[in-house]
Amino acid sequence: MQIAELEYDLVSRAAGAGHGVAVSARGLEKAYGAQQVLRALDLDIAPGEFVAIVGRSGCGKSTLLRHVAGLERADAGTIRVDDAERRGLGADTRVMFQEARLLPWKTVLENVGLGLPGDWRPLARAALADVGLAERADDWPAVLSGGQKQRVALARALVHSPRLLLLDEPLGALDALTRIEMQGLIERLWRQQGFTALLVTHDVAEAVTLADRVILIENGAIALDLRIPLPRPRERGDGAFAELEGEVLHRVLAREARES
Ligand SMILES: Nc1ncnc2c1ncn2[C@@H]1O[C@H](COP(=O)(O)OP(=O)(O)OP(=O)(O)O)[C@@H](O)[C@H]1O
Repeated sequence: MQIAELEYDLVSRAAGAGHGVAVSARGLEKAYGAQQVLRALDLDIAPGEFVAIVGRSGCGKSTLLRHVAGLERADAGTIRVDDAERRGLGADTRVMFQEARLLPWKTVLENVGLGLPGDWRPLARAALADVGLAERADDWPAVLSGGQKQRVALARALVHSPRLLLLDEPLGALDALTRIEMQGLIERLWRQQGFTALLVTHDVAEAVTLADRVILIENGAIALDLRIPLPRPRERGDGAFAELEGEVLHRVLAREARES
């Protein structure tokens, strides 16, 4: 590891240390009608860890995320967050979706401050500054680009200092360059704030860029759990990066080839 990378690592880890929750799923089962989506799924996430979930369309990624969020109840099995059983969306948890879901009749600042008690403006301004949009506080959401709207959605999630951030394909609708910028922003804020992150994505390169572990779901269970031991920030052109990306892709595509 280079000295600059090491410093980056130490400084950001120290700043956010001890904030994220541990997540533990045991024997999760979920069916929609006759379709069994999650099958005896077990998953452990360490405090402050960044885990990415990949898998073919319809394999159950978002379903798993909604269960971890507490937005849906499993047919069987449990989810524990810092050892407490999850029942409903916890105050320590925020979710970010593919659409920013901003309220069009409220300004950018008001959107970020939604639900904050008391003197919320300074907090909301600080969160907007963290995502690089301090000067857009008084704008309406309608005049922002897609990437800017997602920045606002990120500020709205992080203003609550969540201990668990769930990201359901949040960059899926963005162009490639904006997407890479947003990945850098999410990584920086995760490292500063130390929350636990669970990201659902179709983009294997995005998963390898951001995650400590990449998890592949097949047949409603975890088919691959791959640690990404690369220093951060990660270089996409790097040989070790390409090798890990290839390993995940190979596994996803092998399955698709068997089924087509
Ligand atoms: N509320 C629901 N009612 C009925 N079926 C559902 C519901 N939610 C999900 N499903 C089904 O469960 C399966 C898994 O859906 P899920 O959204 O978790 O997949 P995914 O892996 O996130 O897919 P994608 O990558 O396409 O977003 C799909 O076949 C979907 O149609």
